[in-house]
Amino acid sequence: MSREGALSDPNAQGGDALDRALRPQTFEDYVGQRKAKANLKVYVEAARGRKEALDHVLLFGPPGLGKTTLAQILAREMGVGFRATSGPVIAKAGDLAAILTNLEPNDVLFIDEIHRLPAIVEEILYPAMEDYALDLVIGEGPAARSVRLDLAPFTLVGATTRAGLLATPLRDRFGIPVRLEFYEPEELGRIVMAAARKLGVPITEDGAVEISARARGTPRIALRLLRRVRDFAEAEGADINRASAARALKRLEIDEDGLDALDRRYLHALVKTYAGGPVGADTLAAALSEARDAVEDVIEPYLMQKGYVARTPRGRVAAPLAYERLGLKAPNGQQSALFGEDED
Ligand SMILES: Nc1ncnc2c1ncn2[C@@H]1O[C@H](COP(=O)(O)OP(=O)(O)OP(=O)(O)O)[C@@H](O)[C@H]1O
Ligand SMILES: [Mg+2]
Repeated sequence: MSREGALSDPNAQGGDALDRALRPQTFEDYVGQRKAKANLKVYVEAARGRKEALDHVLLFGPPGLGKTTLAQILAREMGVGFRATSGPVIAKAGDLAAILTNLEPNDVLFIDEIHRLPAIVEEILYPAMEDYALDLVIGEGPAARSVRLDLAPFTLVGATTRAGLLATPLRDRFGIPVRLEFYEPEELGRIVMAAARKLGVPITEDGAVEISARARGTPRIALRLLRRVRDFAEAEGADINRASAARALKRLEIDEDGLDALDRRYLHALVKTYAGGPVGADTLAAALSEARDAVEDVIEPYLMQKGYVARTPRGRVAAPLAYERLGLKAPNGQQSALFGEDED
């Protein structure tokens, strides 16, 4: 497609050709996220019936849960064009204006990492989302005047790993906020089986179960593990079954709960170095030599979901499970009291 131009490839970050080939194309093939999917189906049907653009959709949740995939599916199910870009790529208001004026009626414009849009660009979005209009300033100084340009109706699909980072006026302009949840092992099992079938990889059902149980509730991780396990199985001249998968996962240092070496380093730092907390995210990130964003977006959501760690107003606190995982005894009383506090 020649009109891609300045637009970034939505698959560029964290994906590869294989991921693209495995990407589900329809609601039908998109496993799990039942609640979100059921609602979106209704909204898509209704918008199609009225021949209108679907209301703006905000997809939020940890990396690899299927936000980009779902955005593409929405366009396909609407039967409209799909344009993709991402927050950090759009530097100037003019960049976004150029994209918006090139949309066909009812197209989906996907903005990944929308929390990283520069503020001046974000302001262009407000009238665009609300009134399908662009307010442009032409000229400079006293001669400057503003003109209003009409846009074709469109659907903005924004994706972010953290909705909390969005400015309230932006967040409020999305009529359809959708939180993606971690997947059940059974759902990941179906994703792994489907991918193995597409790849022509021989796998048994319990081999898929073994992989999905350790995939941190995340399709992208499940698919990555499938590829690594396949490598080991091929090297052994074996199919992927429960035993060969378990051996491979052991070599990848992924434990029964799906925690990898980085997760264990995190727990170790929290429990040992900082005595179970509370400790701030910046401090922990520095101790791990990781970016704070990576700690908050990639490591913590799953550890919190599984009950290893809690976020409190004063910082991260290790839950008894974290001690257990490290083979330590939780200090009595104090820990569980702290653990009860609010998450942010
Ligand atoms: N519900 C699903 N059913 C089947 N496969 C899925 C599903 N969700 C995601 N996948 C697969 O998982 C991979 C990651 O999905 P995707 O790129 O959409 O995640 P993402 O939420 O956009 O991640 P990021 O936040 O890093 O951009 C893709 O290869 C996709 O094929
Ligand atoms: Mg994505």
